[in-house]
Amino acid sequence: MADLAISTEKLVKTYGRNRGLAGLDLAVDTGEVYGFLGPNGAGKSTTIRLLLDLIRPTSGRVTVLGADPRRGGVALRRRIGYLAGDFVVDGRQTGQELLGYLANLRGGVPRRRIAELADRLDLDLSRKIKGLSKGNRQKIGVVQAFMHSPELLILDEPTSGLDPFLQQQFVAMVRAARAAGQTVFMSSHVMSEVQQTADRVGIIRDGRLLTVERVEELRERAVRRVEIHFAEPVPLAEFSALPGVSDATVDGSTLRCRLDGRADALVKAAARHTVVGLLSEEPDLEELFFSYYSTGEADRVSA
Ligand SMILES: Nc1ncnc2c1ncn2[C@@H]1O[C@H](COP(=O)(O)OP(=O)(O)OP(=O)(O)O)[C@@H](O)[C@H]1O
Repeated sequence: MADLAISTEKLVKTYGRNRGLAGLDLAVDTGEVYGFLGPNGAGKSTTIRLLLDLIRPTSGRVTVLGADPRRGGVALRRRIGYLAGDFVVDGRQTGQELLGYLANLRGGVPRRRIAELADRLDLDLSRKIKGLSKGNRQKIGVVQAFMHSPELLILDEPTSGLDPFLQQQFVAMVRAARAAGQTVFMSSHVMSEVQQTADRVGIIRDGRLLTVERVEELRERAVRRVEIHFAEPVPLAEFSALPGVSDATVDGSTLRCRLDGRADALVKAAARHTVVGLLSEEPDLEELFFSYYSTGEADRVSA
């Protein structure tokens, strides 16, 4: 279907007696950023390798950009930007040489575009790759995935090895790709990495998709700590019983509480007084998924 960038049906991959995927049904919409989350060994890399035809399924169907990856060849590959979890390259080349070579394979990329991306990530392209740190090699991997502005970006743990500043640059690049109408499929084992960019997240465990959620809805459901500073002391009773509010305390003119779900009732109650300042933590969605993750750990330990 044209509105799906990626779809898999009953996808199974076994490695001898090991099960990589146990019947995966995936549907990634064109133009969305999809976070593919799961603990180590869940099957994320196996899925990504199947999407790129780097390995072949035991059974089931894969469709990427409307084509079967087995038959799509170079034409399909050019429409995709791929960053492998273990991005390995010939270290004798400089970054510029490698990226120039890969750009040709993809039908040409303006030099300016490569330079812009390298600048953004603070990457020196004149150095030989073998002399670069792990983080700098990862940057080359990020540049080669993004440089030809592909319709679809498939990124396996893209920010592993990048420092916080570069992670923010990466977040901005993903947002720009989305704004340009590109689709991004990105694996990770940490929620905080994808919650800043993803429209939806799919959780995989033991080779199966457990759930798919909209990040916006997760955010609404998540618990966060809120602190409101008023011009005058406020009565606790006006806040403590509001929907979603718990653990409310008033200390002089400061209200502190936990907020579960929508902020609407709290904001409307606060607006009856003069609000001087308001602090609300970005909810950490990791907590919401901890149950899925921890069950996975328990299964493996008892297996
Ligand atoms: N080449 C292989 N031979 C045998 N088993 C494999 C092979 N590759 C993966 N597996 C098994 O398949 C399962 C899924 O592995 P996969 O690498 O896809 O997980 P992952 O979610 O990417 O994990 P990680 O976050 O650790 O990279 C694991 O149980 C793994 O041991």
